Amino acid sequence: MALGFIKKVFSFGKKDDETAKPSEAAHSGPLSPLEGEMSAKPTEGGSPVVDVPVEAPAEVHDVDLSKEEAVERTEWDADLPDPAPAPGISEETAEEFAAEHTPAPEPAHVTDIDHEDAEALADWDAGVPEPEPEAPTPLSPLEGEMSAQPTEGGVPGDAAAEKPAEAAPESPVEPSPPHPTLRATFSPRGEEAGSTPALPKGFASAADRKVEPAAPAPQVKQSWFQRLKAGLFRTSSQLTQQISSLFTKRKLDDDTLEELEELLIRADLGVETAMRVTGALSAERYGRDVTGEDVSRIMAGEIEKVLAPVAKPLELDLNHKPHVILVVGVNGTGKTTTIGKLAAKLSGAGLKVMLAAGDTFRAAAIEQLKIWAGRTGSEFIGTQLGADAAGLAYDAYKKAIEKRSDVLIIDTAGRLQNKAELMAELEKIVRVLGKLDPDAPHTVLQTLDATTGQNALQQVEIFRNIAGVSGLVMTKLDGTARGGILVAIAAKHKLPVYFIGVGEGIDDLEPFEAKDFASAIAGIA
Ligand SMILES: Nc1nc2c(ncn2[C@@H]2O[C@H](COP(=O)(O)OP(=O)(O)OP(=O)(O)O)[C@@H](O)[C@H]2O)c(=O)[nH]1
Repeated sequence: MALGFIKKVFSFGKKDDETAKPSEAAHSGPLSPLEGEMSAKPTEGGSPVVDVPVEAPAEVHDVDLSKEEAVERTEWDADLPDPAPAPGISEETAEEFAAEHTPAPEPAHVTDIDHEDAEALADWDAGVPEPEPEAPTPLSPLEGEMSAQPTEGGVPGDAAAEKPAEAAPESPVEPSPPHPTLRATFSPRGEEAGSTPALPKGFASAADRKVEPAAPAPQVKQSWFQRLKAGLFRTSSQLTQQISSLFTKRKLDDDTLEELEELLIRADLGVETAMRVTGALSAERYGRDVTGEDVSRIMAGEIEKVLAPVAKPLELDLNHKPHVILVVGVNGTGKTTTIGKLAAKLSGAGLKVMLAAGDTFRAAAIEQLKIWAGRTGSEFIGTQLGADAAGLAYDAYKKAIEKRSDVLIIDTAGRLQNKAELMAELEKIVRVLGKLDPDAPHTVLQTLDATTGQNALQQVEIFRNIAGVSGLVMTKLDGTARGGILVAIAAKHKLPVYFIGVGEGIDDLEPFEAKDFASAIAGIA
């Protein structure tokens, strides 16, 4: 078979590293340069935070729709009247948006010890009375904390060991031999026992105060799973608390099974999954004592079985130049933000990305996408507020072909309030894209807001019918008690779930992993 016929598929998501084409390989790997700079984290107030000044997109194209492609456009333009052009987006709008996204000071991580902390610690040490020589006391946890902090590559207690005379109080009693464990910890550089008496844990030498403050502990970046668990904490804690109280000192019988089923349905997991869990639990432990942990373990296993078939990477067929991703979903579900996060991943992997502002209904949506284009080094194409979204999509596609972009991502409006209009608009977008390539759009991605709970199920139903959704991204899984809805959607619609969002920052989007999600929701490690 001729090689030219083999479709080159870029599998985007969990397996992106494995499948990136060779030319991109050099750019693949962590997105750190980009992400590092642009890392945005939610503030306490929950407002988005941007770490860097907004940059201009790689290239910005404002399309004059009336001039371009008159011939092709006449057919489909006739379908919908062009809305009257509304005024353009003012500088103020852009500034307002940027101001909203200005970084707030990041709260200090509890485990971080910076220079001031080290000084405060030293002051505190100074106020601590010297230990009474004749009254050795057992170590308390507090004393443990007050001991010298380990330095990078250093050994706690180094200074104490080097200045034994200052540290060792004169004692009328015979010093007891050091505890073997403490010797192992405090005897630096393999010095012989006895030559440098080490202070036991909980004591500090005065010399400690003179040494340079300990270097700040390296920032502990939470792993993705830790962030996911933290994000789903409300969902999981609510579930596990209810399960534990249900199964306190109770044997598993029909009543408890029924109560459990109701509880799981109330937690948005859906009837099908609830029945799976109770079925599996009953098969394993009917008539026997059951603990909350038993239920959580079985629940995690059953949820994973439901999720595994839908946890798929977003496949990009790079034979298409560009691969067109149409992003649909109800207003506020996170379309624009998700597009920005996806663009960051793709451009970080060396792909040429273009973003098209097809949500021509809201000025802020256009500006927001332009800002994301700037942040991610993507090209941007937009038009006037109120202009025909299908026209913009068509022009964007042509431009992306000319520019040999790898991926074109098109934002859309999601006004469910006027379903007929929305349907007509999305259908028209799909139709005009198909004029340039019958397979386009190659991916139709729907964003779902986890916090909307059961409503999300209906949204999938609607957009599936309107736009032929081929995969999902669930956003706002951070801090919601309704994360279970993803399980119900997976069970009902069986659509691939490519990514999940757990925050507003650029790196708060990760490939969806069934096992991680199931464990996080069941509150198990
Ligand atoms: N906490 C949290 N917020 C998110 C997440 N994704 C998006 N958001 C926020 O949700 C809000 C709406 O996101 P947008 O990206 O504007 O949503 P949209 O669907 O494009 O909305 P429209 O432009 O109105 O159609 C913004 O404040 C985002 O910062 C997420 O995963 N977690």
